[in-house]
Amino acid sequence: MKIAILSLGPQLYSTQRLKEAGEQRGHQVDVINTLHCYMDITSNNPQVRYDGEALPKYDAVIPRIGSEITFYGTSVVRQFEMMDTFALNSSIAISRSRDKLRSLQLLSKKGIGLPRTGFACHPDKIGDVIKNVGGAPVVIKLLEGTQGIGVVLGETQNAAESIIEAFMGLNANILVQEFIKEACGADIRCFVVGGKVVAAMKRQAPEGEFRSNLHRGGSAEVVKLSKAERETAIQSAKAMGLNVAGVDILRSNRGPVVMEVNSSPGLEGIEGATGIDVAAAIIEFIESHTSKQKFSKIGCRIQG
Ligand SMILES: Nc1ncnc2c1ncn2[C@@H]1O[C@H](COP(=O)(O)OP(=O)(O)OP(=O)(O)O)[C@@H](O)[C@H]1O
Ligand SMILES: [Mg+2]
Ligand SMILES: [Mg+2]
Repeated sequence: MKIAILSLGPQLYSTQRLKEAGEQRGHQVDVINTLHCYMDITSNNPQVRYDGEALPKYDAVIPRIGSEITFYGTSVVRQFEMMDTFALNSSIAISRSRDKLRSLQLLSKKGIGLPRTGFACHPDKIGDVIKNVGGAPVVIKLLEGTQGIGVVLGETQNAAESIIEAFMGLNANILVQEFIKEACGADIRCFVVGGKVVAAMKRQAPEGEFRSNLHRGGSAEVVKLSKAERETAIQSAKAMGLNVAGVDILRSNRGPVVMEVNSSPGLEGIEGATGIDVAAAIIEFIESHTSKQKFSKIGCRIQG
């Protein structure tokens, strides 16, 4: 198979591991800089161009799209989709998962456990939004933050109101969320590939911090998931339409609640903590998916 990894750096851990795992399994794997791709949008012959030439036809593309390039990155993935290349995560699923509010709305419809969450655009509504999620302390989040940046704890009613007012004054979209205190600064990252949880880790925030992100100094260890947690992770990835997802769960008094579903989850933390070859699991999924696709095409031809 010919596989392309869309990434901003061939030296990044996740990119390297996916390339290695693909090559070990006998595939040709090219790392393509997403921002160097440009598009030829033509009737019947859509192409992705790179350094003055059209890229060859790939069987599959692995999008590693950072939140700083969501718009351009998903446009490039969409162009590959137009060329009938299998995108490991589709452009629409990536866009969907990038927006925390949109994700939570979709998950709520599927009955998946969530921290109670509110969203408003007018300062008039702040009081009721805070009350509705259970009162202070509340977590206030930028809709498109990542690595814990833009996630703030409003410890008292007054502090929460001032923080929300400040964000609103800057025209930033934020959501207000019930603070799951009993999670004690820990969250569970479930790595889902093709409808299965292939690895899971618990991340613990350092002393005095409630955000467990590894980028914020959190530490990771292997964790055994309950049946409910496993099921929640699988259903969340499915609701978002993601084949590969990093589902972040908090252990609340009422069971697992999902904070967010990441569409380009990093491999370094999870492989380091669990020793599981997550990259190989991803390549295996691509193999099984593309062979099924080929099989169904042949089937159609025979029937036709
Ligand atoms: N409602 C909540 N209750 C308790 N802790 C929370 C809550 N929301 C977030 N946290 C903590 O803050 C961290 C960062 O929040 P979140 O994952 O929503 O932000 P992020 O910036 O999108 O991070 P990521 O890099 O995982 O995309 C979480 O990992 C968790 O430890
Ligand atoms: Mg996130
Ligand atoms: Mg997170």
